[in-house]
Amino acid sequence: MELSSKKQQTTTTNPLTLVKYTQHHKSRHDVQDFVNFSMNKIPDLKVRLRRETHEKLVDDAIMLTEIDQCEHMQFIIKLAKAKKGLELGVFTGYSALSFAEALPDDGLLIAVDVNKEWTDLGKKYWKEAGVDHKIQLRLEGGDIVLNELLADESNIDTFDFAFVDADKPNYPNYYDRIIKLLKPNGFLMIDNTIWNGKTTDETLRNSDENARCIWKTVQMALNDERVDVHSIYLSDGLTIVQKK
Ligand SMILES: C[S@@+](CC[C@H](N)C(=O)[O-])C[C@H]1O[C@@H](n2cnc3c(N)ncnc32)[C@H](O)[C@@H]1O
Repeated sequence: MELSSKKQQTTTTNPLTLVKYTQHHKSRHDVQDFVNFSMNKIPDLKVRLRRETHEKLVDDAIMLTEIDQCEHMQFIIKLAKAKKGLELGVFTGYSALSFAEALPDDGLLIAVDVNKEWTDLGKKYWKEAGVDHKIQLRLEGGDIVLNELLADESNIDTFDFAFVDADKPNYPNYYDRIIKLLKPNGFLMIDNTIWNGKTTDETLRNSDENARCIWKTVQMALNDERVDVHSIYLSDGLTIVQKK
């Protein structure tokens, strides 16, 4: 009875999801925490990175890439035996740390961000984790770094993976250049492709530049004969594009 009355009040919620969470008196947030900490093995150092991010950056900490998403991406990178990756959007370095852990000792992650204060916080943890030698931090805009990388032809077709989690309006501008940098079978992971639900609704998309540009990038991938694409409802949405 309680469930059906809640269902009537909450017209925008998928009823199946609502039943799943309310039956067990858990919020989506509780379930996310449970999956992160009771169904994954997260080293104390990575928990401390997140705690310091929350303590120092307060509201901005919402930008942290979710724990289970990083575990998932790390798993794929390990499976692919990747050696060379590119990240646009480092923030306090949680996803970069997860990627670097998955790389071999001579692996390389080019990690790009425009904010020194935020990346300085992450650098301490990269060092403590013993993976700092695998991460080349570039404090420049993604646009500049992509142009520099492509200016050297020896970089083309050499990256095993890329993760884009930076300025959303530039996602469409980044797309083609990243595909050029990927080697065959290399993959691009595009973050936030649900954008809090806004990409799923035309009216919301039209009133939100980020949602519009994210959606445009997903469409570019879906219409691109050079790649295979799949999207999953993990965190705020992850679309993975693999170069053929
Ligand atoms: C959502 S956060 C990244 C979160 C990060 N992946 C993590 O693991 O927590 C987005 C980051 O993109 C960075 N950014 C914004 N504009 C950028 C640009 N033009 N080029 C590179 N990075 C940019 C911001 O400084 C911010 O740190």
